[in-house]
Amino acid sequence: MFKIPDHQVAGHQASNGMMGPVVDDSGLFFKPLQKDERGSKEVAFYESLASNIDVPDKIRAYFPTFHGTQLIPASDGSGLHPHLVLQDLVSSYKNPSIMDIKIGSRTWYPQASEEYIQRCFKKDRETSSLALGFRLSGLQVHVSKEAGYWKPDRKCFQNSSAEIVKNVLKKFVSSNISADLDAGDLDFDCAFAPSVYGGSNGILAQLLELKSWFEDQKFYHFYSCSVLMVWDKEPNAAAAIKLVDFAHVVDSKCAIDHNFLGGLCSLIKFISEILTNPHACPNKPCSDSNSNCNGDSSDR
Ligand SMILES: Nc1ncnc2c1ncn2[C@@H]1O[C@H](COP(=O)(O)OP(=O)(O)OP(=O)(O)O)[C@@H](O)[C@H]1O
Ligand SMILES: O=P(O)(O)O[C@@H]1[C@H](O)[C@H](O)[C@@H](OP(=O)(O)O)[C@H](OP(=O)(O)O)[C@H]1O
Repeated sequence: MFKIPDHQVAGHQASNGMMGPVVDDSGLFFKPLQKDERGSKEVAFYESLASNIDVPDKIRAYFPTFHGTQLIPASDGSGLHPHLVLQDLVSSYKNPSIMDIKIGSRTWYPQASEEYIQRCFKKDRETSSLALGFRLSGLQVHVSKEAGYWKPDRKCFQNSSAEIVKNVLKKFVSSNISADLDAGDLDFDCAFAPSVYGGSNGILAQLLELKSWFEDQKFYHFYSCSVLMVWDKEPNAAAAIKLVDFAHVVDSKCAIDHNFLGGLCSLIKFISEILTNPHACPNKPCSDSNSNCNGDSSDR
């Protein structure tokens, strides 16, 4: 009944005896409550959101539907464990291309321990978070039925320059791609950019709608939260953005979430530039020769 998700691109994953999310065949995603306060904080956030009548429905739709918590067998075989029961955001897609983008130049929350802050701060500095206001946390791009997915090592792009980040965002919506990043000299055609990023219901329009809420909302500050972008070449499969990972959401203390808003604006600028001028930026292969950026292209 429960199985390891076919399409998880970041975060803690169920493998090698580690506990991770599982899905069922009815469209539910079960995320194990994480250690320390993380799990209870994420539950508290979903409960707060569910009872917050001031969050407009159109904004609520950017969050996975929450169905409470449930004790189910943990994926690592350790027995029953409480899980968040969430809408599976990708179950309606046949061959989803997915990108998890961790938003904010700063991923640590104010009340965190000094040790945690230092760890996050180091990672924010070493990745693109500090410079760009977001980092690519994980991704997969459907190449073709035969080639499967391009799913690069998720550590590979986290410290990327603006140029490489833009290139990955272009590859995400291109038809002339291979599963091999070394084909990076190729000028990605961005063939799907108008239908995926553009249009009145496309990803840019959704990001702008979310941004307008963040310009006002003073309920929550979202640290270390991700925007998940999903699309599929199948007809009638709408491109969507969703928010995931609320283990570090804190009370706003009546202040705008400038950290999240700034990251969102930066991502919006990247996507807008690709739409306006898809061939403006020179393509560069991953510059880190120590990284395995080729990913695996298996159809999982
Ligand atoms: N509701 C969902 N439906 C489908 N897939 C999901 C859902 N929530 C999360 N995922 C998948 O799981 C990944 C990790 O999710 P999430 O960030 O919530 O996990 P995490 O273990 O808390 O991450 P981190 O290690 O960054 O704290 C996402 O990138 C996405 O691929
Ligand atoms: O804040 P927490 O609960 O400690 O969780 C970590 C946090 O979400 C980091 O942002 C994440 O790094 P990424 O940006 O690389 O996803 C890291 O993954 P890691 O353990 O794989 O480094 C998580 O363990």
